[in-house]
Amino acid sequence: MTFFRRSLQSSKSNSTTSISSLYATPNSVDTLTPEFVPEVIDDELNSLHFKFTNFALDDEVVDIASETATEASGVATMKTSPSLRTGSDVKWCVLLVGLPASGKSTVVRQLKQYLTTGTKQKCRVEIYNAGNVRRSQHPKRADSGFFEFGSTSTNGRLRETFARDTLAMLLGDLQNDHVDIGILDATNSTRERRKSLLEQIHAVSPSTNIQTLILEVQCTNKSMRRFNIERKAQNADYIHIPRDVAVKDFFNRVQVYESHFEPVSAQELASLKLPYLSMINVGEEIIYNFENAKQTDFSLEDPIFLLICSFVTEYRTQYAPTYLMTLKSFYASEYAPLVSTPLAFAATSAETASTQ
Ligand SMILES: Nc1ncnc2c1ncn2[C@@H]1O[C@H](COP(=O)(O)OP(=O)(O)OP(=O)(O)O)[C@@H](O)[C@H]1O
Ligand SMILES: O=P(O)(O)OC[C@H]1O[C@](O)(CO)[C@@H](O)[C@@H]1O
Repeated sequence: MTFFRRSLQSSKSNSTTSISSLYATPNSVDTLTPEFVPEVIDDELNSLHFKFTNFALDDEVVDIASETATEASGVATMKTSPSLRTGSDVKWCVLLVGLPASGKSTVVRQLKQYLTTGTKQKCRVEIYNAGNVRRSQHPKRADSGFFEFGSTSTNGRLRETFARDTLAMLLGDLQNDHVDIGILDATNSTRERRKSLLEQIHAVSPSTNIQTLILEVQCTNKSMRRFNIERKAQNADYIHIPRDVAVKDFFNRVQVYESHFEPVSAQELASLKLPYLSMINVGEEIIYNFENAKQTDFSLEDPIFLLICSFVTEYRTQYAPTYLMTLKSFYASEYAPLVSTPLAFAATSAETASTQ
């Protein structure tokens, strides 16, 4: 197989997204989208990688020793067709993949808006969030201890059920023509989970023409992840829990997920026959693999598919600057290291919540 990589300059370790360069020139697409020189590389994902390297995070701010950052490695750009979907009976299922606090829910809320406003006939997009289903079906407060993995663990099995129930709602809405694009918002961290979700989709596919795509949202930048976790510690799982306790607990949750997370591989994509898109650090890097879509009736020219691709490629210029400004202001004023004394999670019953 031939692998391609496009890069602007040699990749640095960790993220290179610069807050100041971005917000100093928020409208200057030219300075943010330089020419790339293609080069052939070996890559496990068999993907076209595009890396945008002209922004660098000024400082790495980390106060949890166990935090790790992965080496940045990717590349990319794609052009969309101007034509938009009109009246086709194809439905879409977008399966998210990504660790907790990587930004999945935020990104797909923006994707929903992008798709809704970007289609002439206002295609109907809905997000189905497994965390919300969990909170409604299992109203006990879920501290990090809840997030076990494996078929022998009660909570692990429960989470599989919540994910299946969430997908069932999505598929029901596609089948009943209530929506055109359903997005499954869950971490979908293991190969077994992804395989089982696809089987569930295939079970309804004979009656409904459903195209499925994996969209991964990654956050490998420590400062971004620290900020995201601070925000997650204010969500419905942590009502009335002190900030330090909540942040530490969410870190623990992330670590549990990290230790069980099975990255999407080229082999897996070949076996699932699914197209794959991954956005890393709010668009600093994009990885994609559309190889396997060719073996199916999937059309790479499909206007919805092209819109999703253009959303991902435009993300760093259209959406990232606002986020990076918020990040900068967080570290300038709000950020405080966690207290070092261990604090127990107050396990009280949680309020049922319907939002993240
Ligand atoms: N791209 C982004 N733009 C703006 N804010 C973001 C972005 N990514 C993350 N955040 C911030 O980080 C917080 C956590 O992100 P988000 O809830 O989207 O993560 P998640 O991957 O869906 O987490 P989980 O799997 O735990 O539900 C958000 O509430 C938001 O404040
Ligand atoms: O079952 P999965 O794929 O881990 O995803 C659902 C879980 O992801 C989370 O959003 C992780 O933070 C939880 O709220 C939710 O229960």
